[in-house]
Amino acid sequence: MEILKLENVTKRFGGLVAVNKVSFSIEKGEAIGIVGPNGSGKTTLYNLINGVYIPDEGKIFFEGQDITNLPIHTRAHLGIARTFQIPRPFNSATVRENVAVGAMFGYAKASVDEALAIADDYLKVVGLYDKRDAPAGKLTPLEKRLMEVARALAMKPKLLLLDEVMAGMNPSDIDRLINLLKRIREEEDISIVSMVEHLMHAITKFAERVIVMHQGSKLLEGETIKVLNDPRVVEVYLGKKLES
Ligand SMILES: Nc1ncnc2c1ncn2[C@@H]1O[C@H](COP(=O)(O)OP(=O)(O)OP(=O)(O)O)[C@@H](O)[C@H]1O
Repeated sequence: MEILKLENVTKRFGGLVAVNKVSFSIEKGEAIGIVGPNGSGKTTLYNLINGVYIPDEGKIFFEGQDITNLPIHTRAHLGIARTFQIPRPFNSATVRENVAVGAMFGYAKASVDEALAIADDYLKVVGLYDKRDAPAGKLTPLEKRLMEVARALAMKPKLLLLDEVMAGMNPSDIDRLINLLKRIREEEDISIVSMVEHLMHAITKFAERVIVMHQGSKLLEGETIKVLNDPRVVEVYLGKKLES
């Protein structure tokens, strides 16, 4: 079943076309990687999907419903959650409270007590349960990233958009996070899209399919290994033509 569909979506900033006639679909339960160099339009694409921006042209469908013009909170209630590249937690609130906020405002729409219980569940999942009563501001950058993942999962999303969540992590933390995401995806049948700039080894482990962005357009999409070995993709990343 198709969970998300973009049809010829375009977003301009003045004269700059940040996202140019992009179309793709994501199936329920799929693990997708969105890759592309800096400035290729990945963040803008996320902002279009979760409602930060409304496209200038094109349409976006979620579970068959036209969500093109819906505000962020309505999309969150429908089941779209995202993390941010630079997490901005409520630093003086506890880790547990930060995650509970996700449960209260997401698809789950839980009461305070339910939200705190959901927060505990996901803090266990990401390995932060022991720190649940600490102020979020005291967490390390990596822990803040994991807390973001827990907060997004507490929203009980159907579609989770991860923004550079693995950047700066060491290989064993990346492996741990990927295994965690795989497990959650299978257990809860959610679609996960992960945006990655340079961590190709991480994307090959995580994604079944990748979408490659280049200068605002979709350059290519398909099976991960095949696409990442495509000469056009190598060229985009290396910024030069391959020797033939
Ligand atoms: N709010 C904005 N106003 C003006 N230009 C913008 C805005 N947001 C993005 N852009 C421009 O749109 C283009 C695409 O940017 P975007 O951030 O989507 O790319 P990206 O692939 O996510 O890159 P990065 O990984 O550096 O965030 C860039 O040229 C960027 O400068």
